[in-house]
Amino acid sequence: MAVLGPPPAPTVDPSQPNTLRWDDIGLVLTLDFITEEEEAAMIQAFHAQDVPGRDSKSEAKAAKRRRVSRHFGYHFDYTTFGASETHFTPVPSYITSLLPRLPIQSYLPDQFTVQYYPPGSGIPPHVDTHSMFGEALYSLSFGSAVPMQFRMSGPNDARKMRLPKRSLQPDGGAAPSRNQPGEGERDDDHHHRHEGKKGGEQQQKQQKDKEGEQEEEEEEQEPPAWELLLPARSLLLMTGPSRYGYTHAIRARKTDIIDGRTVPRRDRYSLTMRTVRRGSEVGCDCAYPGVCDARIREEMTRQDEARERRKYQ
Ligand SMILES: O=C(O)CCC(=O)C(=O)O
Ligand SMILES: [Fe+2]
Repeated sequence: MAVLGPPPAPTVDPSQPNTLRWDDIGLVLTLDFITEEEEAAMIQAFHAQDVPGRDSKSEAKAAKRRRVSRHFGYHFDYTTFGASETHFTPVPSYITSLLPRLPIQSYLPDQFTVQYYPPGSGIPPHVDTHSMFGEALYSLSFGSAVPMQFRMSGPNDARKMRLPKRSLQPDGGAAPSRNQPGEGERDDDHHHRHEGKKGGEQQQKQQKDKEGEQEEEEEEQEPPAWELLLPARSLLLMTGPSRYGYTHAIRARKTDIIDGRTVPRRDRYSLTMRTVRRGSEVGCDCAYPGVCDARIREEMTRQDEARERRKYQ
């Protein structure tokens, strides 16, 4: 595990004291982006949507201290990535009313996920898919504050994103195939690339054993992670390096150290907002090919083609 360093100092324009900027990595945190009333309404709306059948399921999930996600707007069926079907769920007004306030107005999000994090839960380090969503990624925190970990991606992240994964192909794909870019490893949500879990974990371990010393060398090269406290009602905007080159994560912990004090985790919610890329917009030419799903897909295609050519030689 990489060492945890202090967060870099933000720039604050005195005329906008609620806006903390890390311009070199394209990160912006806006404090008090929503009011306490809006926050209360969003929490209420989240729970008002609990329908009996689903309720017991989410309760069971919560009992396991798992995140619960709800999608609004356009979302994909990532199980058939590439020929994915787009679904639309009407977007509630407590979400659409926020759009005119977003710092970037030239394009607006059309894909929204409300997530509930029971105390102690988190989200593994990941880079949100590059090719399927526009540059700006937003996360509005509500309910309570939580520290988010950021780390410049390194060779380990690139390797993990190329690990063979159990196939989700319609034919049943008996042979393990690589994870399709953009296909997450979470059951409830498929927008991310995570460090190995489930089927991947075992393969990851085997590969680790195989790689032995090389692995240790890479671990040592890992850039330091740092934590940024996301206060309730704050809006995080990731663009540029923080969006394309960094992993972000929330450690699963019962308590956090905030300003030197041990603070128990409480219910936390987030609203992530993304813009779905369509048609010719799908793709990416970022400066971080190691963790870019578009580049990984190209690599896979090239490898397949080379394999095909060898077959007929
Ligand atoms: O909960 C958050 O603030 C972030 C969630 C996240 O990173 C994601 O869903 O991709
Ligand atoms: Fe994310």
